[in-house]
Amino acid sequence: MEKQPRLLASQLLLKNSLFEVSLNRVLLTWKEIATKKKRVSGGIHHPFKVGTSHGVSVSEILAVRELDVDSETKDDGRWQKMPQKSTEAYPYAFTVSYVERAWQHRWRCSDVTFHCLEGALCQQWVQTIREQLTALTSRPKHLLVYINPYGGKQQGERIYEQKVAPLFTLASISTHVIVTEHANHARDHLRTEAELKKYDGVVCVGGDGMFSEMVHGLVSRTQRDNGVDQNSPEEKLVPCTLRIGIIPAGSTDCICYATVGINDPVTSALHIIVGDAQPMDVCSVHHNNTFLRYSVSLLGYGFYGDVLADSERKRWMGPARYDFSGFKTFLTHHYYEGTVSFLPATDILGTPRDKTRCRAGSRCFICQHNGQLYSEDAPEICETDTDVSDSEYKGGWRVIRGKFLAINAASMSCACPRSPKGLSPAAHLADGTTDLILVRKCSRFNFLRHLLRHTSKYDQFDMNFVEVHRVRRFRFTPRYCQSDSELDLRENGKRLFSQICRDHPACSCSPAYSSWNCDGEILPHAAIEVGVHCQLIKLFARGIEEQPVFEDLPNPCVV
Ligand SMILES: Nc1ncnc2c1ncn2[C@@H]1O[C@H](COP(=O)(O)OP(=O)(O)OP(=O)(O)O)[C@@H](O)[C@H]1O
Ligand SMILES: CCCCCCCCCCCCC/C=C/[C@@H](O)[C@H](CO)NC(=O)CCCCC
Ligand SMILES: [Ca+2]
Repeated sequence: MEKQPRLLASQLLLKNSLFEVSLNRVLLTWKEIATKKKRVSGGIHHPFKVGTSHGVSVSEILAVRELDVDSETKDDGRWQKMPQKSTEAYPYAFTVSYVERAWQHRWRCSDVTFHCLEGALCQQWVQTIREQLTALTSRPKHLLVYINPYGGKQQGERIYEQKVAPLFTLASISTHVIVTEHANHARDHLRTEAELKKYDGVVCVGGDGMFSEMVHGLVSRTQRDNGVDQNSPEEKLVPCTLRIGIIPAGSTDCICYATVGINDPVTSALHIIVGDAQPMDVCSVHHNNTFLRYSVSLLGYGFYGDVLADSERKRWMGPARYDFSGFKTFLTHHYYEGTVSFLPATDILGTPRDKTRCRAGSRCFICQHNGQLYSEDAPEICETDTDVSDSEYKGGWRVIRGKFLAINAASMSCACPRSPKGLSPAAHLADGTTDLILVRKCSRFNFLRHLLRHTSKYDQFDMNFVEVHRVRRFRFTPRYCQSDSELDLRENGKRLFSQICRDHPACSCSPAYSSWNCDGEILPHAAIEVGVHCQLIKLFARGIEEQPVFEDLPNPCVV
């Protein structure tokens, strides 16, 4: 690495030991200097250096402040602790707060306090570090925050006030906080009212549902401002400029987990403060040339649709509703007939069966390479025939007809605490593709094996009833057409056993339709068309960091 010129270097006191402290444009380092004499061979004594050198990247310094040393030792006139001899001699001090890496991708705020001999030197350190922080233009200064008080275990407000707001204050970030009063409050405020020019980013405190509100609000606003019609499935959408931060306080927190590596409010707040940026793909979902919704994580028909439909009626159970409904849905073992057509992403790097993972986001080589391809050459949309055999190619599209227990499209890994590797472990956050996973009708036992593999090291795709394709677009048509009256029944929440059972009155077979689970929301139609929009939004995150780099080392990193 190119050697950076030093901005400051001084001998300062830290915990009663003398340190050589140095600052350049990228690093703050400190190394202990021993004052004792050491006997070496030949009877000569000379000072020696002890300890290792510690370093913190300037980009991960959160704040610096001057300390009032006197007030540290006194409280209401009563002495709290006796000042050490050495700190008496160094009466001025400043504290640097920085990011410390803890276990399993967690970040924490750590402090180091340096004592100085002279006030002028102390001020020079504080001022120089502040200048370095001000030069970091990617850091947000003003944020618009939406809190869902009812997400997850209903702890959103407490989490924000106790864990996040103090960190934003420390980093001199000003906030405008809105506690939502109803579902879609945040979405509608963002889409129509919010004065977005005043902010450097928007933050949601809640789960995947709240994040989805932010995406819908911001993406719709951006398209409207740029005169883009969301109802046209072929329209190229305009990327959003404001970044979105997620303070996890939901039931699944899949987006946060898959972009940061953990669902931890303090870690997410620190990623926002340091101004991280992670681009992300967004899928648009249409029915008959009408826009339905956007999706960033899972579009699931069959198993995950049925789990969601059942769990929505059990919101009162909190996050446990998914376990209850998951078990119940597994026992019902319904399959659904239909045709899946998709446009394979043939020109890209990477496959859904890769052993490599999307790591440290914007620096992920696959996302960079495929993102570049996408912006140069948006693929053409070709029409397919409807009369097709079980699997065939039509104008670049592949068509597969069958009976499916689950049809899942994962635009990112969908890693979450329930499944730390996710639905599609090798999926990329920002490569312009989604992984289409088709789970055909099989025995309950085999389906259980497939599900359990999401929680173990074994490959969930290595089973003869499962196939996975990396695609740019796809369509699904259920075998039987949905009439308007059937749609009305669905909307009334009634279970629909339609034509398929009327055709076979003696059987107790599957209902004709499942529902699409679109990032945790039920879609009103089974027949949908989906297209991936590469890197349409940006998050305050950096993707999952490779673990061994920091976690084998003490913190701050030893240089
Ligand atoms: N004030 C509110 N009252 C009722 N519902 C709200 C309110 N604010 C937001 N919502 C809705 O609550 C739903 C669930 O919220 P959220 O995503 O925060 O938690 P969750 O569903 O528990 O978590 P996850 O989505 O991670 O499973 C969202 O779809 C959102 O639209
Ligand atoms: C019998 C043992 C089975 C064990 C199987 C574990 C498999 C877990 C895979 C989890 C995949 C989560 C995908 C994320 C989807 C989110 O967009 C959505 C909104 O939060 N969550 C759900 O729909 C909630 C979906 C919850 C499903 C359980
Ligand atoms: Ca993707």
